Amino acid sequence: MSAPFFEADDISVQFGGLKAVDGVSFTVAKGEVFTIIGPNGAGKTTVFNIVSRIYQPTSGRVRLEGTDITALPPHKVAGAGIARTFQNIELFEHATVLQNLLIGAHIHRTTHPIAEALFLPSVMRAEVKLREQVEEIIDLLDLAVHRDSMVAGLPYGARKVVELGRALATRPKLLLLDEPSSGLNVEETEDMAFWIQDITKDHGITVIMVEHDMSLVSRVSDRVLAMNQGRVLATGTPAEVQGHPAVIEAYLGRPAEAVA
Ligand SMILES: Nc1ncnc2c1ncn2[C@@H]1O[C@H](COP(=O)(O)OP(=O)(O)OP(=O)(O)O)[C@@H](O)[C@H]1O
Repeated sequence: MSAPFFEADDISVQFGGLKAVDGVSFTVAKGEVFTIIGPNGAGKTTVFNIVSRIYQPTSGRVRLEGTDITALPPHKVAGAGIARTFQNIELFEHATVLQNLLIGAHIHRTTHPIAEALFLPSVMRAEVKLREQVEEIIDLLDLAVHRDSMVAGLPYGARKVVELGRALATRPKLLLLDEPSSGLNVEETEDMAFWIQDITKDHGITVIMVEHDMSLVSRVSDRVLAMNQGRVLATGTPAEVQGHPAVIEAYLGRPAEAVA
């Protein structure tokens, strides 16, 4: 049997006396949108930070395409094919949209530094290719109107799309989206839902996301994992998880029967 595309195997994280994540296991198939939900403090961000290698688990393993990445240092994450966006957008504010995307794309630069200093034809060809890839992302995300604008002057919704574009420019296999709809209006959230589906279905990128907006979760997720107090409550389709008694109880603070 082949290894799952992504696997978290019995991961735990302890902060002092607090078990923020307690024996969480899940697998994600290639091309899936896999969403982690749960009330505040459930441990979602901590799991996310383990997957993106910001935190080291106290115990357990994480694997990408069968390779153990538990000890992968953060600076090697992009090279391994993992990209992420942040709840609080992180971009180069005083650079243009195009420059931000090109910075993302440059992690795959293969030319030698001496060739770059001399700007040899091989460097020119590599730059043209990167520029073409970035222009494709600008088209995909409707960013042409902002191409030469400074990020600092853009409205919040546009900056959120630029951050998605910069993550895509690194050509990830696995894209981690931290609350992609937070701060977006209804129309921008609709666009985000469309792009998440497009990225996975047409471009074959696997997505793991943390999200609170349940209508977006239901619309784009293939599977959902619900957490509370550091543990897995349920995993399944969006409808299965939303209807699960333990999930209803975790959100409402009382048993599901008492809600009717
Ligand atoms: N760096 C840290 N040091 C100490 N405690 C932490 C740290 N990060 C998270 N925690 C604690 O771990 C628990 C889980 O937090 P986490 O941020 O993962 O939850 P969450 O489900 O993402 O919540 P939210 O929806 O509010 O972002 C919380 O009790 C939190 O206070």
